[in-house]
Amino acid sequence: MTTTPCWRRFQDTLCHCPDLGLWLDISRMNFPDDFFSSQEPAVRRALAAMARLESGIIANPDENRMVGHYWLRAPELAPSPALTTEIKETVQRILAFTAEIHSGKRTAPGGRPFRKLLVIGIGGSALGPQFVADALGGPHDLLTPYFLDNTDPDGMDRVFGQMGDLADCLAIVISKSGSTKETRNGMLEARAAWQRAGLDFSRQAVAITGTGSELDTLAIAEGWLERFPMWDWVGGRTSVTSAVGLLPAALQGIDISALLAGARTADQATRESDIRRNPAALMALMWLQGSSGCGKRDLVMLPYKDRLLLFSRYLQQLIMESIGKDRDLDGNQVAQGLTVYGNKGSTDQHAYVQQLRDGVHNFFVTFIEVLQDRSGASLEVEPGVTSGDYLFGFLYGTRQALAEKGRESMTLTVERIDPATIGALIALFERTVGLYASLVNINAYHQPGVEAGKKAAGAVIELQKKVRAHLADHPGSSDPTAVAAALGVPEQTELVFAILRRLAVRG
Ligand SMILES: O=P(O)(O)OC[C@H]1O[C@H](O)[C@H](O)[C@@H](O)[C@@H]1O
Repeated sequence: MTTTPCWRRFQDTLCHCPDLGLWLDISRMNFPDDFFSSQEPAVRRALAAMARLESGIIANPDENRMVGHYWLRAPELAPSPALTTEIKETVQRILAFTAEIHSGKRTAPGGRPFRKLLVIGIGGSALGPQFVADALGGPHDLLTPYFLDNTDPDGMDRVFGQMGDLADCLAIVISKSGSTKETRNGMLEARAAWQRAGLDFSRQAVAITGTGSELDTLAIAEGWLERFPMWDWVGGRTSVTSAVGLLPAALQGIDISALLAGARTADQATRESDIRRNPAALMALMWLQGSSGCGKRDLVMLPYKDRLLLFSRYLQQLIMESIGKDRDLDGNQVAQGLTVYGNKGSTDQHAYVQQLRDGVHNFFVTFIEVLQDRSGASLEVEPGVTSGDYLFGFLYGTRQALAEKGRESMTLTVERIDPATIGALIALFERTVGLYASLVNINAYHQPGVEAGKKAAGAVIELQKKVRAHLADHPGSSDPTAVAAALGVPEQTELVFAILRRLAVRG
């Protein structure tokens, strides 16, 4: 297999989707000549499983749930008229609410128009909105977005510091479950910040959450401005085309109808039964090839576009939370996964690309090329050469340099970054994850490992409460062995040490 493929191989394998303005070049992946024919039955099964999922079967068996994110941009495909109506009505409500905010029909208390947006959420309730905001935002944003996506007090203080005046800020608290502690803490900290400023948080707050959740109950009790639904058949990591992503984007001034249309077109393109014309099926096959179907090699995302910086972060959750599973659908222990990392080119060229070319060969790359450099004319940094030409040169140069050393890569090319393209990229990778999960026979739609960490964290907080109570009764006790013994948890001595050390530093 040659690593610098000829024009013929490029032409034979190139997937062009004119409706999306998207090309997928897989010619630099080292799949053998009979790869497609040997994998065809498996891909057919994966496409059939996807069609069943889209028809509304219980596609997430562990949680006994349907998986319906594709209906969000094609409501007519939802399995019941009631769902179709609910999806459509939610988009209409988002557009109507946004219009009222933008027009000043709804103002902050005191009649000031809203100018800022604080999104409080984590995981799937933050990564999608952050990616969309960064990819499509700019100086003309109608509301400037800020995010609280952690329970780090200093991180929150920094955001409040950047925001300044809260009187013109609309807060959106997003949590599907409505009980995620980091988000609850962010909301409580925001409410306290509002209070310090003499403002009433509930007059400026909106909730996006499941009906009847803790957050929903609170928003009703306090009379928040609005509540938008988060349905159990939409997973957090595939929720960006639900109210989770649409409301913040619309408020920022992003054309969410175009974003939904892009996703819808990509969904149509990735239902294609001819594998060679289906970019999601091809990418799933390349993940199989690149990682040997068991996460043997990592997926390095290299978008040559600053606006796509957060794409790899977004994909980390989408792919790793979906694919990283202990067991397959038959209950066999498989320890599956596909590690994703990357930032942007050519910046990464000056960081870790050295290792990619010369070091351990444990990855394959997805380059993303954006044909349009910027909206206006470009300066010539050298006669006849622009900064964008250099970006293009570095992409193709790096790809060539990697290929010369036998490093595999794919290249996704899109015409421009706009709402439709971002919607299309989101949908393309969602479908790729679903198809790949079928190919390796795992449930892509649950996350049992995350729950384990949350439970363990709860136990840490409980132990800290006991240590503090013990210290209140026994001031001056600082020996972790003695404290752990007194609390009857000698096996937790190391954790008691960590708690004592932290309390000591905090004074
Ligand atoms: O939206 P929430 O219910 O607050 O959940 C936020 C996040 O929580 C967990 O970490 C899950 O593993 C994620 O998939 C989810 O996106």
